[in-house]
Amino acid sequence: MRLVVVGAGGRMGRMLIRAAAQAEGCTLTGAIEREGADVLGQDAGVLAGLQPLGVPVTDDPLAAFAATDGVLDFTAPAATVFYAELAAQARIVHVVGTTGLSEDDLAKLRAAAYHARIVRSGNMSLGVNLVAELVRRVAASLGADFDIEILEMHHRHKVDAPSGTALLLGEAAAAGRGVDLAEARVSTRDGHTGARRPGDIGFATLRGGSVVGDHSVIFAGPSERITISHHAEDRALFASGAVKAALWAYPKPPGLYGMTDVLGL
Ligand SMILES: NC(=O)C1=CN([C@@H]2O[C@H](COP(=O)(O)OP(=O)(O)OC[C@H]3O[C@@H](n4cnc5c(N)ncnc54)[C@H](OP(=O)(O)O)[C@@H]3O)[C@@H](O)[C@H]2O)C=CC1
Ligand SMILES: O=C(O)C1=N[C@H](C(=O)O)C[C@H](O)C1
Repeated sequence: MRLVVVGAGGRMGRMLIRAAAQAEGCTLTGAIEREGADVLGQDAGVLAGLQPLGVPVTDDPLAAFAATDGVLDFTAPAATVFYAELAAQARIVHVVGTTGLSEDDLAKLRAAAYHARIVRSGNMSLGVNLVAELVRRVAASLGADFDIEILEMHHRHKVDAPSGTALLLGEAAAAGRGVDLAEARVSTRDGHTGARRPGDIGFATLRGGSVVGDHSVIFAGPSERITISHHAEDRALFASGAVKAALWAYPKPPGLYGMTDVLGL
């Protein structure tokens, strides 16, 4: 499968180049950055710490998308919406790891998925998707006297909150409880907040240092507390999940898929 990495110069972009270049059955055919980026013209392999691959970083997604089978995209919401439209025109696979997408952005991805095969997840790791399934089951088993709180910590450069993973885990908890996350969600507490509203699903965000991604879901009951945690130790984890998603989606019909489809969970 031929693959293009967009956002090639980013923290995940470089990991994705390595994963696409090294995965069996894949060839890296393009690496894209935005106009004016200082990595333009560099060899993608060298950028990712590998031997030269003969693939220069360019700002021409149209040419790259016309000569590939799939795109790995961990960039920013506006860029991802733009790339989804191009992937739909080219009828290719679009793997979306970008987080912080709005409802409007998601609607545009759903429209693009009439023609593209899109796999989107706030977290491409097997571990987090297993944890989400566990959270759904625990939430379904426990009564309303267990309060659900989700805590996440990421590196100091992260720009969106709560993380895509925290929201994915919140959706799982809400699904287990049979409630709508949009109604139960509380993402900020400051000042005189009043007592906790029964049924709320709370989110707390920490940012600092180089933390790759830590998440805990806490079920706090009247006299006991259950905590389910996941700690990501290396971004290569997400990149290999993204390549796995691309290979999985390659023979599939157009549609919007998730990592649970890819992993068969
Ligand atoms: N789903 C998952 O498993 C994971 C998701 N993520 C998500 O991936 C995204 C990226 O994370 P990270 O790599 O740390 O962030 P970075 O900021 O390091 O990388 C993003 C890259 O995308 C580039 N970019 C932005 N807009 C465009 C554009 N229009 N065309 C081409 N390139 C563009 C940025 O360029 P510039 O710097 O010039 O803006 C940058 O190089 C985030 O949303 C993050 O939450 C991260 C890890 C795992
Ligand atoms: O920005 C990151 O770094 C990460 N983003 C994803 C998220 O928002 O959950 C996944 C991972 O935790 C790292």
